[in-house]
Amino acid sequence: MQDDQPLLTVEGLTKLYAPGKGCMDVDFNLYPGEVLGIVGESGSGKTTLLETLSARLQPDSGGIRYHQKEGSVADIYSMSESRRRQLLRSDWGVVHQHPRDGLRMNVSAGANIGERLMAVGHRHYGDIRSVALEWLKAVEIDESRIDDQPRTFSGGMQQRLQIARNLVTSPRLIFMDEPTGGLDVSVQARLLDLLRNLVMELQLSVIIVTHDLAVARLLADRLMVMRRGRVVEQGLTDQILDDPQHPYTQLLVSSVLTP
Ligand SMILES: Nc1ncnc2c1ncn2[C@@H]1O[C@H](COP(=O)(O)OP(=O)(O)OP(=O)(O)O)[C@@H](O)[C@H]1O
Repeated sequence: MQDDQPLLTVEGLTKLYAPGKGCMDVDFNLYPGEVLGIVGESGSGKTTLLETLSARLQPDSGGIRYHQKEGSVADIYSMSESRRRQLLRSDWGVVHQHPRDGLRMNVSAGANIGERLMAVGHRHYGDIRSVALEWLKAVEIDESRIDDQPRTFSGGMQQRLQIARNLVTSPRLIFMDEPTGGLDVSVQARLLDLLRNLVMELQLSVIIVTHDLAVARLLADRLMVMRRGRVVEQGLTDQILDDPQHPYTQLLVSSVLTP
């Protein structure tokens, strides 16, 4: 695939629960290797947009075209339900804010990683275990924890395991909803560092929802600012944060800078 072609093309995407509640008329392109941050206050529609983008919530109108691995472009909501599920299991990944939504807490860490490999056809137990061990190492979890259940892990470890589970199938596109939310500041910093390195190393395309502008600054190439379901401003991260144009973005940025 050529890097000058968008991985995702989003046009007029709308999903509303009530007027102003949800997301409306969202348009953007996401290019290979690009990290797009979605920011905005609580209730502005960030999660609704992310769920609609990642084929988990049917839009009211609009479309999402995805440039598939094999080269063709497909409309996400015109494809079969099983094809969408297959995408979510292999070529896409979803990192939830709460690890319990993205992990199986009562099966081992190794099985959490191995399960996704098996879903894409891997069968050999020894191979699956050795790949799981590699991924535990990659996300800085001691290999001796492979047979332990994630419910015995700290919040930061659970989040790193969730990332490993997603990345093991070499996805091209990852959706993240407040991946560092609810973690202590030092744990957040470590996780952000790991995420940043993995994103660069694996050339991942990422759409990340966050209300934390410091997280957005660190990870995102581009930002989309949402308010009451609409995108009020989008552009390069530095441009948006250093020279916000829309009064709402100005307020959002100044509220972080002013103690
Ligand atoms: N299943 C639902 N049914 C009805 N209304 C909903 C539903 N999910 C979300 N909403 C409403 O849609 C609006 C947008 O919610 P959403 O969760 O997308 O916002 P958000 O920006 O992600 O907020 P937060 O940062 O607090 O998670 C809110 O007013 C919310 O109450």
